[in-house]
Amino acid sequence: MSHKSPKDFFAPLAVGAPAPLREIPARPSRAIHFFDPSNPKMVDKIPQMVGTVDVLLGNLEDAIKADNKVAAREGLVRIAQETPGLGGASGTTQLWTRINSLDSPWVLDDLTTLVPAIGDRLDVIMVPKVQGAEDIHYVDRLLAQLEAKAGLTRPILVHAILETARGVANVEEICGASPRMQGLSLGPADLAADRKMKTTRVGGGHPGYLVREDPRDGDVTGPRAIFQQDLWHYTIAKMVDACATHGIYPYYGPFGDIADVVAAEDQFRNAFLLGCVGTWSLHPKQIEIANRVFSPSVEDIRHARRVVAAMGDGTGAVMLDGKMEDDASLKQCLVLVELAEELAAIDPSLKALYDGIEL
Ligand SMILES: CCC(=O)SCCNC(=O)CCNC(=O)[C@H](O)C(C)(C)COP(=O)(O)OP(=O)(O)OC[C@H]1O[C@@H](n2cnc3c(N)ncnc32)[C@H](O)[C@@H]1OP(=O)(O)O
Ligand SMILES: O=CC(=O)O
Ligand SMILES: [Mg+2]
Repeated sequence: MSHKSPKDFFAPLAVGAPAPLREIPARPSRAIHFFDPSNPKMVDKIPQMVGTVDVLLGNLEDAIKADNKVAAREGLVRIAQETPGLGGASGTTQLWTRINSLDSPWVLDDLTTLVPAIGDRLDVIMVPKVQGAEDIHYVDRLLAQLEAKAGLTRPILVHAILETARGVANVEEICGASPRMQGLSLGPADLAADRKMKTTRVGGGHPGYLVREDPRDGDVTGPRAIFQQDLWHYTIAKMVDACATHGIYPYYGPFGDIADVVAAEDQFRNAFLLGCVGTWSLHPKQIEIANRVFSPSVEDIRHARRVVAAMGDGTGAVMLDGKMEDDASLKQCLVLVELAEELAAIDPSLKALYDGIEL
C-alpha cells in the first residue's frame, strides 16, 4: 500500500504545487486515440479530430522510433499549443500523453519539457510498464516539483499501464499510490511478453485457447463444438476490481488487428460489460467502434429508466416484465443512467437519442 499516512495523502508533494484532487472526475473517455506526434500525416489530422473523440494521446513510447523521440516530444508541445479545444480545463477533447518508460533515456526530458511547456493543457500522463507503487511515487513527486515551478493551478493526473506480471501482482498498491491516479489500462502486448504467454497477437483472443465439447456418444473422432476463450478475462476483472476499490477508471488497451473490426468490437464490448469505461484506439477506424460500444444502448437506457421509475423510493422489490427488480438491480440501472447523463453532456447526438427514449 501507499507509504503515505492518511493525513498526508492529499497534501501537495512540493511547496506551491496544486492541491491533489479528492475525487477523479468521471470525464467521458470512451476512446483514447493514439497518435505519433512526429508523423506529419497523423499530426495533420489532429485538429479535425478534436470534438470527435474523447481523448487524443500523443504517444512518446513504444511505436515511436528511437530516432524520432525528440521530434515526437517537440511535436506534442506544438500540437498542444496550437490546437484549439484540445486539453486543459476548457478542452472539448482531453489531451493525454504516454511518456517513455521510467528506465529509458528519454523519460526525464519528457517530463521536464512537457510540464513547463504544456502542463496547463495536459490532462493525464500515461506511465508505461509500472511495476509497483514506487514507480507512481517517483512520478508523483517529480510532477509536483515541476507543477510548482511552472505555477500550474491544476494537478496533472496519472494513468498506469498494467503490462508486467509484477504490475498485475501489485495492482492494488498501484491504484492507491497517489491521489493523481486516474486509471489503468490493460497492456496485453508487453504483458504477454513479460509473462511468457505464447500469443503473438496484440490483444484479443487466440484460437488455441479454447474449451471443447465432450465427445458425443463417446466418439472422440466425431464433430465437437469448440468455444474460443478470452485470454484477458482474469487480468481485466482484477484491474476492474482494483480500480473500483480506489475510485479510479479501468480501460481495455490496444487491439492490434486493425482490419478485424468485428473482433475489436467484441473485445471492447466484453471490457465494457465487465466495467471498463473505454479503450485505446490505434487507428481512426477504431474511434467509432469505441464510441458506440462504450455508450449505453437505447434499449439499456430505456430498461434502466423503467426500473428507476418502477422502484419509487428505491427500496423493496417489484416485478417488471416478469423479472424481479430491487434495491441492488436499481443500483445496476443507475450505473447506466448516470453514464448516459455524462455522455449526453458532451455529445449532442447522444443527448438527442437518450432524450427521445419513450418508456
Ligand atoms: C502494442 C503495444 C502498444 O503500445 S499499442 C500503442 C502504440 N501504437 C500506436 O500508437 C500505433 C498507432 N497507429 C499507427 O501507427 C498506424 O495506425 C498503423 C497501425 C501503423 C497503420 O498506419 P497506416 O498503415 O498509415 O494506416 P492507413 O493507411 O489505414 O491510414 C489511413 C490514414 O490515417 C492516418 N492514420 C493512421 N493511423 C492514425 C492514427 N493513429 N491517428 C491519426 N491518423 C492516423 C494515416 O497516416 C493515413 O493518412 P493519409 O490518408 O495517408 O493522409
Ligand atoms: O502498451 C501496451 C501493450 O499492450 O504493451
Ligand atoms: Mg506496452
